[in-house]
Amino acid sequence: MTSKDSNRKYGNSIYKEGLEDWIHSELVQRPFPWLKELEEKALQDRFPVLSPASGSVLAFLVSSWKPEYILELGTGYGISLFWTISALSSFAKITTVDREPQFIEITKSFLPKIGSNSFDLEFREGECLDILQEFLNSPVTQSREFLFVDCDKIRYPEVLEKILSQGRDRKLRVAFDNVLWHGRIADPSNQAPSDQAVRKVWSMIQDSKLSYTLFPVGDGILCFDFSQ
Ligand SMILES: C[S@@+](CC[C@H](N)C(=O)[O-])C[C@H]1O[C@@H](n2cnc3c(N)ncnc32)[C@H](O)[C@@H]1O
Repeated sequence: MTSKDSNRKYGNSIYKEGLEDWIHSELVQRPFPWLKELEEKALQDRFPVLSPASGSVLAFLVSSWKPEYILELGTGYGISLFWTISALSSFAKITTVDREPQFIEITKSFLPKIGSNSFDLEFREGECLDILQEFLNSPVTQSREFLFVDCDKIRYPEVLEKILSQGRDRKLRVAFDNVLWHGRIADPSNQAPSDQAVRKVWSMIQDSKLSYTLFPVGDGILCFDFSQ
């Protein structure tokens, strides 16, 4: 669908040239002023991180769920982690996973700026699917848990499959970033493995009959809950 078509269908689109940058610079309130410095570094390094508007949605999803345990798949530069931490109102344990130690080090270098100890943070260097499996094998309790998925898109169907088949007994909120995949999934001629993987996530979630919410912010956040 072209943007002209979508304008006709939905009226004024929010996706106007330059509007998202303006929202990020003028409207989104960063929880820590130094977050802009880290965003700038990611931009210079051409490293993909959570957009500021998506960060504020992620923070809302965390604060409204009040998790006691958080697992993040894809630490990257720590932008999503810092938004998550900013949303904690009580003590939580957090595990964040990345297979690349140099990204974990970048994130760790910004951590002292937070100056709070209302969380217990563990960095795990490893494969997301393995650490997700460890989490899903852990005993089911009454604790509220939150899972943020921002790893390789080609892993998304396997990640979702595990969550749907093994996570349903938990009090778990799940959020996946990049579910619009830069709009690529709307064009059937895009058939890269990552395009196919993100489309598969959509068909799996729709087949599951779970109720879900798409936040069409940044590159798209998909959220659903299991709450026993
Ligand atoms: C999009 S970046 C994450 C950005 C991060 N959430 C942020 O806002 O700064 C994806 C990260 O996931 C890591 N990653 C991708 N696939 C992975 C996998 N299968 N296991 C572990 N880490 C993975 C990459 O090394 C990269 O740092």
